[in-house]
Amino acid sequence: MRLLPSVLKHRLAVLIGVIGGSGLYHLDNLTFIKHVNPETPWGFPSSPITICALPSGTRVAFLARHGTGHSIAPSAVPARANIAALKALGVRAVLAFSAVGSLREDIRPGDVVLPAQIIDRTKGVRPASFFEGTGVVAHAAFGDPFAARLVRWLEGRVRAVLAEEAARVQRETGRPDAGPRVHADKCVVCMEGPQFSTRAESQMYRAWGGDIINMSVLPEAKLAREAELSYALIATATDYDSWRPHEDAVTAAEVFKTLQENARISRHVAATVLEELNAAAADGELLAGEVGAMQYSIMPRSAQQTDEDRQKLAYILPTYFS
Ligand SMILES: CSC[C@H]1O[C@H](OP(=O)(O)O)[C@H](O)[C@@H]1O
Ligand SMILES: Nc1ncnc2[nH]cnc12
Repeated sequence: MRLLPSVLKHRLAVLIGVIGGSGLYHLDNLTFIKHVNPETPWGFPSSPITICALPSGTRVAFLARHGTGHSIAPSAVPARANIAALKALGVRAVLAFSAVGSLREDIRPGDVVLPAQIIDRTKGVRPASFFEGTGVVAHAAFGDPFAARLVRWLEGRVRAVLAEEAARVQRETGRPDAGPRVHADKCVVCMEGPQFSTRAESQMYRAWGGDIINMSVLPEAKLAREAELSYALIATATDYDSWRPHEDAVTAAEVFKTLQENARISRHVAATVLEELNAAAADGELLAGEVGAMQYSIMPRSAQQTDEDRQKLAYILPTYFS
């Protein structure tokens, strides 16, 4: 069933979308409203999207990146359908959660990272643009891949939430350096997977300036930019990847050890920031950086667009194509 974007948007009025990664298949303290599963021009999202209400009644949309039963491998995530479906619901800001490996000693498993940069190590097997397969050519600006204002705003809130969490862990353990910490302005390497990196690759990413590594931020972040959505990644470190010479290289079993606790922290962060984020986002300024981002990215000569192309692209960019 293909629902018209405007129909969905008006019916549901959701400003914030949350994408849950490995270990994060639902959010806490929210009232379930309904599931929606829109068929976009790029197919169906990873899983039906859960529309739920915060205690104030504010609605948010939650989507499990790998499906609710974690059945979709990173290279097969239908990222175009995911981002298009969120946009069609009226979402303007996306908080994307991700389990990542750490490439730095001071980013410990359990820590939260808000990256500012990305190094692309995907292998071209993931459809990475909404314009692919159409006669319209567009070059989105991606020098600053995350929504800078949104990330700054989040950093303050996440630091406050995790300071409380760390204080609690320190009281309980008697260790003054225990508990999760927050790192900002870091660089995430996005690799293809599904296998983890070799030790040589892990060392190389460190030499390149990578701080954390995952398999999911691309093409998600690129597609969010093309759809003019404000996108931020909230990464939680699960392991030290494979660069430490005298330690074992990362295994899935090691990742699973920290995944549940990290997901608990991610849910706590979401429960704490979503209400305030919705209010901040509603006034417009916070998300203004991404609105109109594609205006000068579409090559003017591709004005001779087919009706089919226009209809397809109107799903994500109604301002330019409807
Ligand atoms: C489970 S280890 C590798 C897997 O975990 C991360 O997923 P996500 O970003 O969705 O949390 C990483 O990107 C890999 O896909
Ligand atoms: N070491 C790692 N490499 C890639 N993705 C990851 N997700 C969690 N840990 C990872």
